[in-house]
Amino acid sequence: MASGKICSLAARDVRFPTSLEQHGSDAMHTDPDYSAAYVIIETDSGLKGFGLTFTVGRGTEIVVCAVDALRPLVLGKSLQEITSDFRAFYRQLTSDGQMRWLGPEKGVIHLATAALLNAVWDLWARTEGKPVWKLLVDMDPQQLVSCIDFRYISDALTEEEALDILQKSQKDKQQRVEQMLREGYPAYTTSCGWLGYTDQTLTQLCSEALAEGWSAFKVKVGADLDDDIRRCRLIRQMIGPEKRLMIDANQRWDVEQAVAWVTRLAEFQPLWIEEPTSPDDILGHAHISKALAPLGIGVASGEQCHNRVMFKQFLQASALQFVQIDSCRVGSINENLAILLMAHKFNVPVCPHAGGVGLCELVQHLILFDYVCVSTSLDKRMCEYVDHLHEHFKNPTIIKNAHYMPPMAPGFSSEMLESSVDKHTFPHGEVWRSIHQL
Ligand SMILES: C[C@H](O)[C@@H](O)CC(=O)C(=O)O
Ligand SMILES: [Mg+2]
Repeated sequence: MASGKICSLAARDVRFPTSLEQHGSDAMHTDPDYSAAYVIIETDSGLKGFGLTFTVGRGTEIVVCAVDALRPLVLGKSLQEITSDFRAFYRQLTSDGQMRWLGPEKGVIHLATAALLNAVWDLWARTEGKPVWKLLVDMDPQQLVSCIDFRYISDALTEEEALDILQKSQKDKQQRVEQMLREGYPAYTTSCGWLGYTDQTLTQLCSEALAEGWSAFKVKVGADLDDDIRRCRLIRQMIGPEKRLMIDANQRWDVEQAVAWVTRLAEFQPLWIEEPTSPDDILGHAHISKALAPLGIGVASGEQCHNRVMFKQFLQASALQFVQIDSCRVGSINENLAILLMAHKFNVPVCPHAGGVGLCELVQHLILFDYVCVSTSLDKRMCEYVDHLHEHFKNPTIIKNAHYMPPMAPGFSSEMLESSVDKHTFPHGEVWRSIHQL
């Protein structure tokens, strides 16, 4: 691994005006402009790594500042130095004696950590000439475990247990790799169900998705019960009784309100209710889970779950029936490895959050690894897919027959087209200049 020292780090504020057409809208985020704090690192031997974290518009400039604040912890380090003790590097970033006061491991500073570490993983995979999922699949269990910080989770998952899970899942690994290369990883779509879409748009997109072979659909709920009943009825009638329907409230309700509201939607047989209440309310989620279990409805969450410590408690409290990892919210692959392993130990399926900008591109690597090397199961498992903004990536996701096909290009699929970055840089890129003149 001869890649030189990391000698430059640039962070860009890249925003897409998705709110203009209500793409991505939900009960709490009514006008999201899908955005990214986009990070480019470069070594003195000319190699580059690209990483990002996802935001929904205003405030992305704060994440960019936070990336800048982490800069001294990264510059001058070689990839070899980082990856030979990745746990230590993760700790340096997340436990800096002064900066940890801004988190620790939560909020803006953790989003910045995610973007930065995603760039490091991209650089590593490029250096090895492999897509990230294959880099992970080829790593031996000991090396994988050495990337994880077990601080604060060892009461739920010890290093030895993690090693044991990974060692057991080595069996038939190659068969699962071949299966994924042939069939891909199952996906569901949220593209039809944004809250701001009219019934006509919902119907049209849903019938197109059915024609493309989608068999699982997520729809946004939570703002108005009558609207939810009408929209869920519409979509259930279109997809029929067998296909999966999921509903997502994006944290709109109080705990008892969530139970009452979802009970009213139970006739549409949702597989899960996602983010029914505050993402920090572990006991609230446990209460909702218990109340909805007799209706056959699970609770899903994770896209705004701060870190592995929160996931640990959700799992310990039986507060989630579906774990939704996010590639850009927590501390990149290092922390997501811990979450995947804990989910496996607690026997809870992982169904990643994706969509946004770049989230599908990145998280596909993690869920492929999860199948091949951790869960070894596809039961009750699928990865979210949203059909927006892929054209801005150098290696966009490939979906075939509602499955993610494994990416083959070296890296994390995180590199954006330079022209897209330039045009969408906020506030001076061409796209924003023309919007502000309107
Ligand atoms: C603001 C985002 O679009 C959010 O609604 C995404 C989400 O909750 C999901 O995809 O799930
Ligand atoms: Mg969601």
